[in-house]
Amino acid sequence: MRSADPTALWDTIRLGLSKQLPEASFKEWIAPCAPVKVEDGTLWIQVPSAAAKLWIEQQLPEEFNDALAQGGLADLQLVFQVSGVSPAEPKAAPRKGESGSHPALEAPTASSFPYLFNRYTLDRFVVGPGSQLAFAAAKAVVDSYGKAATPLSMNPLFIYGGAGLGKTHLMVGIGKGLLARNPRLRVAYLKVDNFFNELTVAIKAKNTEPMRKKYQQNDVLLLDDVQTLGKMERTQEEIFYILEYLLQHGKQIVLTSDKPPQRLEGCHERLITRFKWGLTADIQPPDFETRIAILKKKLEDADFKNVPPIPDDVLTFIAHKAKGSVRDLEGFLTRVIFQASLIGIPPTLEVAHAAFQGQSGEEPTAAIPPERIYRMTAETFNLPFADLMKKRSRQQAVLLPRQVAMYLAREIASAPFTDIGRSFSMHHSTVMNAIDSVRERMKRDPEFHRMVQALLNSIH
Ligand SMILES: Nc1ncnc2c1ncn2[C@@H]1O[C@H](COP(=O)(O)OP(=O)(O)OP(=O)(O)O)[C@@H](O)[C@H]1O
Repeated sequence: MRSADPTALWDTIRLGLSKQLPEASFKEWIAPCAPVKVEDGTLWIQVPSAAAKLWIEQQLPEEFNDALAQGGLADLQLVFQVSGVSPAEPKAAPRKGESGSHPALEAPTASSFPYLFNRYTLDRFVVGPGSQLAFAAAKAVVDSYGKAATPLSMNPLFIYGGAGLGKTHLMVGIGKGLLARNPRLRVAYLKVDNFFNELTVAIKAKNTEPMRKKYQQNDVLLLDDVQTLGKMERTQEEIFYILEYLLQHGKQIVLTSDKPPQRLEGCHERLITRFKWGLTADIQPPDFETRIAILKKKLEDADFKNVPPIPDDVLTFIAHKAKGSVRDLEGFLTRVIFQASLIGIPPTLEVAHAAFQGQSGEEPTAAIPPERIYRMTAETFNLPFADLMKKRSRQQAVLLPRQVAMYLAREIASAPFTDIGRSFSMHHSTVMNAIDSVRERMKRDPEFHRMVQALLNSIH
């Protein structure tokens, strides 16, 4: 039986968090929290400010979920309550199965997800050129589920990409989308690490059969972070049997990983073969426009409703500085809001600069000079630099590299259109058209998208 003592429960969660978070983060965000009460499977936790609540809910959902899972508290719901705000007020306790601000997508069911994953719905996922295929596949899994013509090739759906790019969000979004259509579906979300821990306990008790059965009963299995399977021999074996069974019974499987199946080290070939059976879709970092769209979408969240409007120049600054993971992008936005609220001023560009320094511990990095970008582009396309830059060159072989170079100058160095135009002896409207055509092609042509992204990464 689980303890009903809020302090004991909070201690377990704190312990799990202390193992995952850097000491400074733990001190800043977790130490000031205090347990309040346990009621109907929900632990109420007091946080010192609305901004701290925002930070915890936006930035630490996975850490909390892991801490709960590792403490054997996977079904405990958490509610963060700001000191001085009565618990009965503004949002009622989101109990298991209760929906957040998008009720249509958060079906009440025994399979519902942790409260902290409320935001992970498909309608809140912003699609960009780098995530088009993965998103289309996610939607297709939801739309075609249970239909006679379910494309076999979508099962399993294997989503891979770098850290913080939205793999878990998409995966959970699939689960929620399916549950919204059929609340009776049994959907299990599971991180490989947590499966490993559960299995270790079962092995010690010499009783692994119930666990295997439990997972084989699902209609949909969402398995997160399969790259960690590497050295887990026994876990691989168990997962293999579970997947095999589910696939044979036509159940849907979604997997995420930071690398494609063929690059999973230490994984048995038979498991890799299963992973590759269906569709493999990657997620690449969002481009500048998508980053802006993500920030704007984020600000529509109910959690941000009392936040003062963020000026466009601040959003542009944030989107230029946080180019990799979306988690960092969101973290930066939240930090700007947090710092502004601490000082009690609107979130201006100065606050954003200060937040950036606070976060990175350094001055904003000097922009990469556009000329370096042009040189590297020429090199990649095997062109002499002078040819790339040649005035009014209409040579077909040079057109595309020039367009790519302009796109990268804008994307990486935020170079003004007029400056780029000057470098290539072009009117700035021609530069804008060239950059648009690169963006368009990136959306249409995954190969081209990969090539440009690789070049972008190498310049960074
Ligand atoms: N395209 C997107 N649109 C909206 N939000 C996004 C998008 N991509 C990521 N996010 C948000 O970024 C955060 C990190 O995403 P998520 O946890 O899904 O990343 P991940 O790829 O699973 O990372 P990791 O591999 O580190 O677990 C979440 O808050 C998620 O909602």
